[in-house]
Amino acid sequence: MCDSSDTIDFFEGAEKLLEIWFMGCPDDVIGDLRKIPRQKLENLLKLVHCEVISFSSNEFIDAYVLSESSMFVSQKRFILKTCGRTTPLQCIKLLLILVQHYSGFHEVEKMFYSRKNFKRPDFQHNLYKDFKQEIAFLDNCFKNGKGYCIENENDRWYLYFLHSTNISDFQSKFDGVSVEPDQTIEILMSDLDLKLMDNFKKGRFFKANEVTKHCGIDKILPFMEIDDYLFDPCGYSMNGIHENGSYMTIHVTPEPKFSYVSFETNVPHSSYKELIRRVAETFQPGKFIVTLLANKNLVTSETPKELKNLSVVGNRWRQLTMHCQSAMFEIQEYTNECSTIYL
Ligand SMILES: C[S@@+](CC[C@H](N)C(=O)[O-])C[C@H]1O[C@@H](n2cnc3c(N)ncnc32)[C@H](O)[C@@H]1O
Repeated sequence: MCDSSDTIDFFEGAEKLLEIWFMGCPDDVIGDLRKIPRQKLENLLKLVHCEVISFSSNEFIDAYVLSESSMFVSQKRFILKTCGRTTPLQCIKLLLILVQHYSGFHEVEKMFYSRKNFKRPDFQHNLYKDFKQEIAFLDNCFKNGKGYCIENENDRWYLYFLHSTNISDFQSKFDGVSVEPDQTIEILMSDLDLKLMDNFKKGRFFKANEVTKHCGIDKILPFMEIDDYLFDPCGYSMNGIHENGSYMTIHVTPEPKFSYVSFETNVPHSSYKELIRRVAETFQPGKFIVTLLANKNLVTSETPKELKNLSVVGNRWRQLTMHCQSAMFEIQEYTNECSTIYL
């Protein structure tokens, strides 16, 4: 796909991100999503139109690099992040059946589905051409979910979320926020530096770990155990996992006409500005969106203020922000503090 000379040669880098937390297992059972057999997960991914290409794991988390981005399975949390023309919502019903059958959990505690606006919605399968349809689909699976859209100039970020749903009857029980700290930061970058993107095409390097080192990806969160993959003829994906159960993931679509890079981690930070600076310096985006989704136990209450004032981070950052249009959104304590309620 690296030759992007006509419209058929297009790849939608922007991912659809599905995250579901489960709970509610009997006292004599230890609930664990990793009890779902690998073959069942692979069957599930067929519904999404992607497959596993690499795997890493530790005591706390199983990390899969997929043909289209990543999947993470830990004890209570399932994350599926897929790009291209994938269809992640199509796997929800089977996922809930597998969870009920194998894991010991019987309730959905939290669920989030989000994505950026697509460059080419017309290339997506019908359900994903318009977020209203995704909302309608999710409303059919869960009760008391809500869709949101946050807009900034030409960029839009869509989010759907709910709390605490019983799997068997899809009855929702709104029970406030989780006590476990939980935060996910995503940095979604486009219009990337062309020279830098050349590193993510086979030719200059042939091994993913050479790209990881050369571009300084291993320095972004240096304690992560990295599983990286270089696509042929171009494209790069990596998952990083740490013994404390945290993860990071980066995906690169280097084609000049539709370059896109995404970064995501759930590593708690007392300040995110240094991390955002490192990511922006590594990938030199012309434009990016930062989203931080955190419950009320977020390690720092300063973060939203920090995100609004990124230009104070330092010289290099000032230089970057001059060329970047950054849109930062905060949704704290699972309240409805988004700027636009979609429906
Ligand atoms: C690495 S994947 C991940 C995309 C990701 N969501 C992102 O942030 O860009 C996409 C990149 O790999 C390339 N690629 C090559 N072979 C591919 C394959 N079999 N499936 C998906 N992408 C492939 C695409 O052209 C694109 O540049």
